[in-house]
Amino acid sequence: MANKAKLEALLTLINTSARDAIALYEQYGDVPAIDQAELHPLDNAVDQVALKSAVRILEGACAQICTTLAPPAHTAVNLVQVYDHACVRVVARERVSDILLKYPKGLHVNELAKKINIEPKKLARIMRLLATRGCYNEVDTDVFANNRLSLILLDENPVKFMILLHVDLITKGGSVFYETLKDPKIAYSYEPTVAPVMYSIDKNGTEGTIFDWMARHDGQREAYHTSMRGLNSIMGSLAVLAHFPFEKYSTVVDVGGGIGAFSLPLAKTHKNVKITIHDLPEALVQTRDLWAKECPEALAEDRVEFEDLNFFEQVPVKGKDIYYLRNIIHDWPDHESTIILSNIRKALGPNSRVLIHDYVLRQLSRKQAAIEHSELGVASAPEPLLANFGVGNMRSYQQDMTMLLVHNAKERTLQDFLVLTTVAGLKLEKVWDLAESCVMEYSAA
Ligand SMILES: C[S@@+](CC[C@H](N)C(=O)[O-])C[C@H]1O[C@@H](n2cnc3c(N)ncnc32)[C@H](O)[C@@H]1O
Repeated sequence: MANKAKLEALLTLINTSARDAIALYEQYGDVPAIDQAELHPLDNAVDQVALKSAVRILEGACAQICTTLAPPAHTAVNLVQVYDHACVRVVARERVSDILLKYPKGLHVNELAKKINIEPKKLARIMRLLATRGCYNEVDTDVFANNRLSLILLDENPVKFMILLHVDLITKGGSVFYETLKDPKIAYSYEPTVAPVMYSIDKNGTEGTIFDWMARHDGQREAYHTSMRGLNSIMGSLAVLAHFPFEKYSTVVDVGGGIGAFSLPLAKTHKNVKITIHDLPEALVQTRDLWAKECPEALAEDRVEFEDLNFFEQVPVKGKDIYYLRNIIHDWPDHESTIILSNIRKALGPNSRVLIHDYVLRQLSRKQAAIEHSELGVASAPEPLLANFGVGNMRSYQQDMTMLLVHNAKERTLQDFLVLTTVAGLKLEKVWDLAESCVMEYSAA
């Protein structure tokens, strides 16, 4: 394709994908506005696969056309001069969205500054940067109000817990990342105990893995598990409830299920299934409390059980229909992942299925992407978008770095998963493409 034709094709992609997104919003009501003060009904929909698919093309095409047309020095500095996370940390830690709830017409930054004890002129600059990103409205000079985006930072929203995890902890790993790659003691190690985040806490790896560290810090552990509920809307993972036929099965084992970020909605939507949540004993304390509060009927009807399990040392409860692992395998390097999957393999009955639900890194080779599309039904990027959807799939690559920073682990390509699962004795049956994440369905080989 000639250069000008590529730009024209990108413009067409922007136009069609934006129109697809608009049509989806219109199915639920009016289209959203950048400054609207409430959430849109589609924001909390369980199945956002169609919207995420449209936005993936829209974000990829917008970024690609900007990078093509802007001077490269402009784009290069855009990559690094990004303080959004530092500003979000301030407003999230100081509960600015919760404070602004009482002031729908806006609050002057001087008043806000008094309430949170931050120098007002500095605070105004932080708020203006965020408002420029579309998070908070500047309704009059130096007067700020909530909007649809800033409402995500309310204390009640579990997404805020994931945001705090990033800005408080994971960025510390980012700040020593280069040093960990050059420190001769650990540079070539994939030990989770010396992952950059753990290195930022203690260079000698004496704190153990992040899970060992959290076991000694109740508040951190509780916030971490709550943040997993945020993943439901961040990744749109609950779409699995609408796409996978859980109604055909009667037992589900949520391996490393945490507080049941997935299983709680499963118990509410699919009353036919009996659920076993397996996790470390310290995680399950919070789980039992939460279920008693949020889904007592599942406890009363004996539809859920909580069983301690260390998935490196023990085999899960045997012979169940579905073994579901959401965001588990990406927490571990290959050696540890193979142990987890081999232990699950030992639990399988002849008709059992294993569902691995994670990001799947897309290929930059168009030839490989075409094979995955034709053989496994994974969506392929329209030309001239980069074959992996470019920036439209950026979060999977950022999340790959998150896994490296936190656990010395990784997100994987389909090829990477096939290598791991073949060693563990699993056979790939189907890939359920949920746009941002995928569910890979396996049987016993
Ligand atoms: C990223 S979270 C995912 C939680 C849940 N699957 C979800 O998607 O919400 C990882 C989970 O693995 C659990 N975990 C870590 N080490 C474990 C182990 N050795 N045995 C069992 N569970 C473990 C953690 O407690 C945590 O709940």
